Amino acid sequence: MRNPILCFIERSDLFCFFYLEKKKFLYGTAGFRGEASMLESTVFKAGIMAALRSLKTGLVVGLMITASHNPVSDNGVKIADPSGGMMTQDWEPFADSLALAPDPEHLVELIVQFAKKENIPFGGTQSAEILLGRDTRPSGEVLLEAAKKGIDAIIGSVAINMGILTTPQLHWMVRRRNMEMKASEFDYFALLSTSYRSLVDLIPAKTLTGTPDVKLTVDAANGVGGEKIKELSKLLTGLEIEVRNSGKVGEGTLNEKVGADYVQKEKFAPLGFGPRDVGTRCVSLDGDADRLVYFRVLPTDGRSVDLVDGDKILSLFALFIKEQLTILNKENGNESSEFPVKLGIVQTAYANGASTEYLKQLGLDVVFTPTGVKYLHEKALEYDIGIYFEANGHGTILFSEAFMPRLESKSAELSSVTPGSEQQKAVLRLLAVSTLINQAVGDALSGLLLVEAILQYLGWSIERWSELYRDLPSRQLKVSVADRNAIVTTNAETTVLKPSGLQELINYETAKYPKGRSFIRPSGTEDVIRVYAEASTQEGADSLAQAVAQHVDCFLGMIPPVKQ
Ligand SMILES: CC(=O)N[C@H]1[C@@H](OP(=O)(O)O)O[C@H](CO)[C@@H](O)[C@@H]1O
Ligand SMILES: [Mg+2]
Repeated sequence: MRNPILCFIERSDLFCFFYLEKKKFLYGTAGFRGEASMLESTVFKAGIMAALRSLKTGLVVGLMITASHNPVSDNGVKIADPSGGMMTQDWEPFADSLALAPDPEHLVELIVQFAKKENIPFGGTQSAEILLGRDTRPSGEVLLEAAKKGIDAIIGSVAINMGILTTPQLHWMVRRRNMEMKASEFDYFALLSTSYRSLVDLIPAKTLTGTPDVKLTVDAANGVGGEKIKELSKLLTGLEIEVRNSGKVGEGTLNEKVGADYVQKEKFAPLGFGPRDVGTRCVSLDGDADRLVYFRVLPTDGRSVDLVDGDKILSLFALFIKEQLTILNKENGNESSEFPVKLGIVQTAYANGASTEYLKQLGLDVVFTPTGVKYLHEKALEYDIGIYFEANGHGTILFSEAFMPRLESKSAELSSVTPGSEQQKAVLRLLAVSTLINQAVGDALSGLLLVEAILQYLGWSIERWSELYRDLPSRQLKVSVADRNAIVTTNAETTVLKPSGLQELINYETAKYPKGRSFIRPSGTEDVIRVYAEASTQEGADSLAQAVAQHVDCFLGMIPPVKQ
């Protein structure tokens, strides 16, 4: 049996990847991400990590090459765990140490030590399988090759190139492969379209009055979502989808004044949208189609938008799920707790205060985690049904492993005892949601189909949906500092622990504004401190954010950069 590490050392062709490295990256909330031309060596190391993760777990792992909403010149790499979720946080320090290794010998040493510590079976006794995907970035092909080289360096590893995919498609495939279920791209489209159809077929006849508004215009950020949604829409009936910024040559640049991140942050219509869209329902995806926000172009200037963000998508989902649980628990018109379900809502501090208030008024259990979907996802798993969303549009609904068999046996019971009853329909709706909405990560394609089905179920326009509650005016600023890690926070990032004295100043400023709320945190993806402020007026939110940003600048300007 050959020693895989020896094999790794002997392969001098692999060393060239090491020497190409010009910049060190850290495995942040979004994996390794940065300028594409500097990433080859880091992606190569991510390939090694993915192979080790698959060897360790004995299961299929994913590796996705994408930089989501970043400019087209950037790229990145993320690893999908066997569950389909983000790579376990326990392995992040190892990822960082590989990225920071000063030379190939250290790299090998780190791998040997880690493999020993983690009991990773080397030498071909266990095989590893890694599914590779990439978005449409031009740098993707070269980086995918670098990832393959990293995987090849570990004996017994097989890389399977799944081609150009959205991030959530790759995560979905990994999850399904490990559940021994059909996992091709066609299976993905087929499952989404049939689940959507089941939900629409279950709409009560009384809501189906008038002509349904079937037109949806999609801004695909000139990214991978454009072609994918076109393919998906071929399998859909009763929904008229027009795709703009689809990524076709000549249509525009990836993420440049288009996409969910632009629309959410700027509150402007993306390129290609304008006065002709006033009155229509529009949705923006981000560059790798794991986020979505809805919007409608306002008649005032044909450019500003009424934004229906992740918080409102979350609220719509929560309202619908809660209603199904209420129907399910009503017997002969009486409330009964025969089928108790633990429903939880997970948000971050960026959630608009008005959304949290609305959700609490619905009687829902709302909890907060730090920014980054890995935290929200982990928390949502604690419930039978956990709904999580970041305000920026990344989120999903998780049905726990323990809950699914309960729901299925309830469905079987009702179909034999009270077929056609309202309770049975409510269970069927929940089952359809569980197969429609991506159980691995947030997914713009499945998310938009669920929104569309719920709007039809409620008989709501986008205006009606947007009126669920009125967002409190808010402002986000970023402050460049010498060392963003000088800020240490707690309480889901809402309280500053270090440097001392800064939180007191934030409290002092916040108290000046009715409905004032402000927090700061170091970004996980950029070298900045983010400042968030909310108040009852836009002027108030703007000046609160300004005041807090000035305190940050003043404090951190005095802190000398810390040596790495
Ligand atoms: C305020 C904000 O939008 N932050 C984003 C951004 O993280 P930062 O840590 O704030 O840079 O990128 C993350 C990854 O895409 C996303 O999860 C998060 O919501
Ligand atoms: Mg994304």
